[in-house]
Parts: sequence; structure tokens; C-alpha cells
Amino acid sequence: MNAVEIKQLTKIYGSSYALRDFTLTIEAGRVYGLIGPNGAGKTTAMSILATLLAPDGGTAVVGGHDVIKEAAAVRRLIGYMPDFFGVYDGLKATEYLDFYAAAYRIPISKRPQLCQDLLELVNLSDKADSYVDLLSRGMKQRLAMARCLVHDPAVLILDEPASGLDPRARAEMKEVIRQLRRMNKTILISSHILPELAEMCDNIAILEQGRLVANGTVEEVTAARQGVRVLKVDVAEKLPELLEYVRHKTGVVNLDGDAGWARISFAGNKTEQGQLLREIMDQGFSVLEFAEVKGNLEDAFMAVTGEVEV
Ligand SMILES: Nc1ncnc2c1ncn2[C@@H]1O[C@H](COP(=O)(O)OP(=O)(O)OP(=O)(O)O)[C@@H](O)[C@H]1O
Repeated sequence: MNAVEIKQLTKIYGSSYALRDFTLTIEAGRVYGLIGPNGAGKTTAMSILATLLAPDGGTAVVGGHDVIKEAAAVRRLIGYMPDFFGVYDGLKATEYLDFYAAAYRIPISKRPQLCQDLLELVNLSDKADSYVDLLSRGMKQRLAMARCLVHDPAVLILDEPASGLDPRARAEMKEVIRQLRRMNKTILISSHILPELAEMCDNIAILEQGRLVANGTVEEVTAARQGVRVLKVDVAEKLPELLEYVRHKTGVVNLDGDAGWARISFAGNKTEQGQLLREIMDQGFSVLEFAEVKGNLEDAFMAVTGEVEV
């Protein structure tokens, strides 16, 4: 059974696409990672699934319910942890969870046990009587996770739950997610960091500028990305024409000219790389530099996450 079915989802702000024909199916019980650089559309997609934002096109169905036509039914099914959230001053951790349990109309007699169980699940039992504004960031994130579980949702939508956490807090967050997976929740979780999600997800979808550019099991997606290198091609003139020319070349998986030169993520081998240079020169482009960009974390990230349609 599919827990989430997203079809050709599109969201436009002004003249730019935050999401463009985004299609994704998530089987029940799966942990799905959504990866992409800043502005790729992760939060937009998750906000639409959480019924907080209306798409401009396409459909999204959660547990058989359309997010627009049956928003109330979808909200009962999902637990949503946004990338930014507030905690209330002057409330203790238990009171905080109790407040949300009340909002979900959990009977008052069941709430003390529920709050205790949730705090245990996120490993915060010893903070039950601590004020939430005094908790560390990692603890607040885990408390927010507990909050989105009060109504025992089948589907969890977690927007960068590990962002800003130190390694120990990340490890603790991962352990909570593993535990939720054992409870058979369907989880969609976003991150900038591919290796981080690769460890805990069954499947990975990669978004780039609103488009789905890779989708599959962790093994499939990471294998497809091995051997991608970033090439710097600097031309004396006609950069837009160069970008247009190489866009459809075999092996070109990502492309941008923001730095004033063509940054090409290239999946071919060295021979094919040489062939690409020859073809560019044969087209009459005056090449000032053609080099592999090495040792830059940002470029490595772009190579891993980037892809254009070829
Ligand atoms: N309310 C808005 N008004 C205008 N543009 C917006 C709005 N919300 C998002 N965008 C734009 O939509 C695109 C997708 O943004 P989104 O927040 O979904 O990306 P993201 O992948 O979650 O990024 P990040 O990793 O930085 O959170 C971006 O170009 C962003 O600037």
C-alpha cells in the first residue's frame, strides 16, 4: 500500500518554480529521504503534504486522502515537524506535550501516560519537569518530534530534524528515527546531507531546483552518483551559449554558470572528458580554462545532489 502519492506537483512563486512536476510514491512503512540544496523545494513539498500550502498544479494524496479536498483527514494521519518551530516559555516538557495532546483531543485520563511514553521514546524522561526553553537544541528537536507523535500518526514528515545539531545530538535523533521505523511509521525526512540520510533511509529522492532528479533505493542513488566530478570551463565569451551547448551532452548531470564560468558535474570517464573538451572547442568556443575542481566540499555536494535532464 502507498502511504503517499505525489503526482506532478507544481508550486510557482512569481516567475520561478519552487516545485516542478514533482512525482513521488512512498510505500507504507518506508523511510524516505528527501535531499537537495537550499531552495531545492524540500520545505515546499513538505508544507503541501502537511496541508499548509496549496500547490499550483498536480495532486498529493496521503493515506488515500487528497491534501486539498480532505485536509482534515490528512492532518489526522500525519505528524509534521517543520524546519523552524517555537517552544513556549514557562512550560515544562510534560506540560508542553500535554498541551498538544489536549489540542488533539486526547482524553485527559490518557494524557499522563502518553506524555511519559513519548518522553521515553525520545529519550527525555529525565527532562519531564524541565522548562522547554532551557533545553538544549538537540533536546528541543527531540521534544518537537515527540510533539508530532501525540496523535499516533501513521506518516511522519520531518523537515531537517537534525539541522544545527552537534554529532552526539544527531546520533540521538537518528536513534529516535530508527525507533519510529521499528514502529512501522512511514517517514519522509529531509536533509542537505546525503550520507546522513543514507544511513537510515530505505529510499532517497533528490530535488534540484524544484525537480526530482534522482529517486531510488539508497544503493541505486549513491551508485548512480559515484564517479561524478566537477569541471570548470572558462570561456572568453558566450558563456550562456556554452551552457546551452553542453546541457544535452552525455554525462552532464548538473550545470550552472553562476560563478562566471561553466560549472559542469560530469559523470563520464577521462576519455569522455577529453572528448567533451574537443567538442566544445570544435564549436568555436574560446576556452581559457578546462579543469577538474577538486577538494571543495561544496562542489562535492553539488556533484552528489545536482542533476539536470539530459
Ligand atoms: N513564500 C515564498 N515566497 C516566494 N518564494 C518562496 C517562498 N517560499 C519558498 N520560496 C522559494 O521557493 C524555492 C524553494 O524553497 P524551499 O524552502 O521549498 O526550499 P528548500 O529545499 O526547503 O530549501 P532549504 O534547504 O533552504 O530549506 C526557493 O527558491 C525559495 O526562495
